[in-house]
Amino acid sequence: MEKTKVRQAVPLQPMQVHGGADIHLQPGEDPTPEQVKAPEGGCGPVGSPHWSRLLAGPVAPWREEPTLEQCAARIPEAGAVLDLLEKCPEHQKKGRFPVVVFEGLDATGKTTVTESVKDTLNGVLLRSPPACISQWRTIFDDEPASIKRAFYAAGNYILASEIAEASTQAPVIIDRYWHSTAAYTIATEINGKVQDLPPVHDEVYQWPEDLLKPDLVLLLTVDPEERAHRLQRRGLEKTKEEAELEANCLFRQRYT
Ligand SMILES: Nc1ncnc2c1ncn2[C@@H]1O[C@H](COP(=O)(O)OP(=O)(O)OP(=O)(O)O)[C@@H](O)[C@H]1O
Ligand SMILES: Nc1ccn([C@@H]2O[C@H](COP(=O)(O)O)[C@@H](O)[C@H]2O)c(=O)n1
Repeated sequence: MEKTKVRQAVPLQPMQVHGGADIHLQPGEDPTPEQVKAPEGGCGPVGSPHWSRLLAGPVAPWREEPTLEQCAARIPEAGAVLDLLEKCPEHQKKGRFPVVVFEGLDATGKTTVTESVKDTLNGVLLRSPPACISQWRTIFDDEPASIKRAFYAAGNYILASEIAEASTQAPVIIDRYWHSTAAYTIATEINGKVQDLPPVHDEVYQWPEDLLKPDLVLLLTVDPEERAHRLQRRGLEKTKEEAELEANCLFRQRYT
């Protein structure tokens, strides 16, 4: 068996999954720093999102991309996700049992490790996106980035209500959570160099205040060559992100 490295992950929140102030720009025109800055009361590019705000706007407001709500007429599953989200109580509270998240790139061993830890601890294993919406992933994966990210972000909030309930009964082990959504969003949405990432203390890296927090987050990493072999052995079609990762080593630096 290959060695899988584990290190504690830094909590993250996505760059701009929620909406900002209305900004009207000509095609191709870039927003000024003032336009991008969070307005009073939050809701800017790096504001602290409540889920309704989080899902109310596009990744980059100046691009005028549709939201989950706006695309519900075209994609009935978007309406179904929002209905499920509506039913989840706000500000979920954790039970008395620990909640442990495993994060990592594809094929780093999350499924293998989480199943083993669940068995060892007699725990409950949950995944993001949760089972109740995961059958719709292929639909949203083919949509523009803002809709895709809104789907995964909503999934995390629906998952939070499952975690709240399960953690009253047993330890909860989770395969991906907010960190994945945030990291993939940052990695794919921020263009430019690694040194252009928001600075280390930026609000963008804070956990969303209204999302249930896990007790521990562990990031699994494996040697890139070994990971490539595992992906090859698995023989599944590469995800868009994996293709980008292969083509651009900056992507991996941004993700991790
Ligand atoms: N420690 C290990 N040594 C060797 N092979 C491993 C190890 N852990 C997992 N694998 C193998 O690597 C492949 C990927 O593992 P796994 O499905 O657990 O990863 P994952 O992180 O859940 O992937 P994904 O996110 O893409 O679903 C599987 O074929 C698995 O058998
Ligand atoms: N919380 C999450 C979970 C997943 N994603 C997206 O799914 C892809 C990975 O899914 P696996 O089934 O292979 O684990 C990942 O590339 C993300 O696009 C997410 O954004 N947020």
